[in-house]
Amino acid sequence: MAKQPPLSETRQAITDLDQSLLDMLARRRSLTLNVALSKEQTLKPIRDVEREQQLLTRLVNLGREQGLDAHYVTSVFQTIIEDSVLNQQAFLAQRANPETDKPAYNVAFLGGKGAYSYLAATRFCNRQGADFRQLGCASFDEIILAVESGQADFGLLPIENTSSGSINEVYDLLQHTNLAISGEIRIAVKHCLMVKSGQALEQVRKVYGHPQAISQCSRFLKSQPQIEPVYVASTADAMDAVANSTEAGVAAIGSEEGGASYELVALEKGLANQQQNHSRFIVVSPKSVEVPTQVPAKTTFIMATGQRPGALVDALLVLKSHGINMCKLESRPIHGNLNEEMFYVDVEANLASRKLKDALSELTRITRFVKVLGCYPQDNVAPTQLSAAQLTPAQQALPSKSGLSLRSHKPETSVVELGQQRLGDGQFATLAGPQSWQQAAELTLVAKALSEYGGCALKGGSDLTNEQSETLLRTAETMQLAQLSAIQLPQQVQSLSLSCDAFLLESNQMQQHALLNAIGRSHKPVILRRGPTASVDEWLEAAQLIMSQGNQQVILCECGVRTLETGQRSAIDLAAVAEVKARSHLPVLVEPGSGSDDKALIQPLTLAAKAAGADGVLIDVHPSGEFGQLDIAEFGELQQALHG
Ligand SMILES: O=C(O)C(=O)C[C@]1(C(=O)O)C=C[C@@H](O)C=C1
Repeated sequence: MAKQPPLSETRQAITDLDQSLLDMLARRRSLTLNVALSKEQTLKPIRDVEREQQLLTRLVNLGREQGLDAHYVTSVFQTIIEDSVLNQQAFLAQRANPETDKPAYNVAFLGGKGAYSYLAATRFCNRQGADFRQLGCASFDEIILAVESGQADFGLLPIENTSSGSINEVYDLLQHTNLAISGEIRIAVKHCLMVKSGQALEQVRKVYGHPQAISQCSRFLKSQPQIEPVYVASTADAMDAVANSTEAGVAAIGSEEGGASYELVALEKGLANQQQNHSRFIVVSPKSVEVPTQVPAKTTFIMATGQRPGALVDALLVLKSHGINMCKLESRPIHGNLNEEMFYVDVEANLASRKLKDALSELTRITRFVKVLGCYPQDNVAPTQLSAAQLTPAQQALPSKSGLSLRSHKPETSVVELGQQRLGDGQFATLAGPQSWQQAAELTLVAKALSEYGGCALKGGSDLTNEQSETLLRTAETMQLAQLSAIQLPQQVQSLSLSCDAFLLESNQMQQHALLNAIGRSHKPVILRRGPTASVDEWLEAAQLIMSQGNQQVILCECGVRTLETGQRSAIDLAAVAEVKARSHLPVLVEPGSGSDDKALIQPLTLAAKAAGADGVLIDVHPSGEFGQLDIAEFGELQQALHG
């Protein structure tokens, strides 16, 4: 056997390679600034999605030849392109506003180093190519004052978070300041349990955190009842408290990146209840900025419409009639006027554009008050996606038969038995369960509701511990419900077959051929969720792959497809339900909650799914009713609406 080089030598080679990668990234970045300069002349938009598609497809193919996974290559280059777009935008914006071109910025932000605001301020300065002079403040008022008095060039204020919503105090301050909004920064909030090194989870007794951070990690904290939460004014204070504590067993909730400034390490990562947790910050400055036309712009204005029926609708119709997309609407009370609200509106339009100028002048005629707070570059680059076919290696691709019809193979509808229910025999079925749960009692309550209101199968969430899997099995048995098991790996097929009544596949597993093949060789029904970018053909092809191995008990499940919108959630495709019902003999379910966080939509979507010909629904139910899940009473109402 050839002698291995020493570890230190291999590591040096990796270090050298990483350095070359950085050099190349820097060179690539400077080339993209040349592209920006040429677009400044030609007025071409910065973003060119067609070019990105070509570039990604080529790289995925080249990467594949070198044994690199398509998803890996795509995600690396999506990040590089995002950086390129945001940098080009900042570069052109700075050229349009030469007074902002300074070697260093004094930036006022909440808390101290390590806070999420600090990370956002660092990102803002980096993007502008300026050094960051920190002005940590104790309150939002102090930030505004620092900028108003000229002590700071910019102030950074958090305005919303994807899991805890809008920050009302900041909205209220915007009503009373003459500062302009001149930018926005979005950062991913990745809460970790930060400790001094050498601590174990069992030793932690106290966790410091900002109230919002603590509430965003409620599920983790509930699972660790020995840890007492202690509220502090900012994430930086939380880190500081741990760094300066002489007690053992103390921790802070914060980011790994921020904690590094305090020499803290992440004991647990991914603490937030929601996987996708982002905060948006606005940048305020004494003067407004101009956004070049090539850069996607956002404008924020406030308006008071007066108290008359339909006043807000009339105002919004003005935006519609000028083809302006509103991306945020928030209302806040007006100080000293109990009867009226101030509306905060974000639109995707440049203040210099004809359409927004016209819309604003129309709004001034029909409302009581309109004031523009600022126009600024959008800090949101929706990644360009490749289709499932582009991501699938050609030699392993599922047989592509456009217009695939499984009906021609089996004209009569298949019936799949799930516990006491026969899916596909004309009765509309309800399958339900919590997204996740900690205590057996939570699951029992849902199971009881299912059996009381006529549901047939219980799902228990993914990533269950052994103990939870046993509880799920026992609970389903006691309530005489079929038990659905999430499955991720082909190796799990055999062991799970012994306990569950049906497999539940995640939408991102629709293309996992090894898993589909293994399930195809088993005798358990499988619920095949449609991938978010999968066409109906691809969905049916995945079903056909399972059936080709022998298992005919496939249930299709429509759980939303990606739309052109930049939001996180997808749209339930009811047209596809009708189409697969026509083109296949398989039972079809709809998962109405997976399209939106708004649970008010679950009932109408369920009724619509039934009308579109679905055989049942898969519903998220939890006694707390949190995270877009129905609570027990709401679930009862849904069943009442379905079955009378
Ligand atoms: O080629 C361009 O037009 C660029 O702006 C460069 C680039 C890139 O970084 O590759 C960035 C943004 C565009 O959407 C496409 C490609």
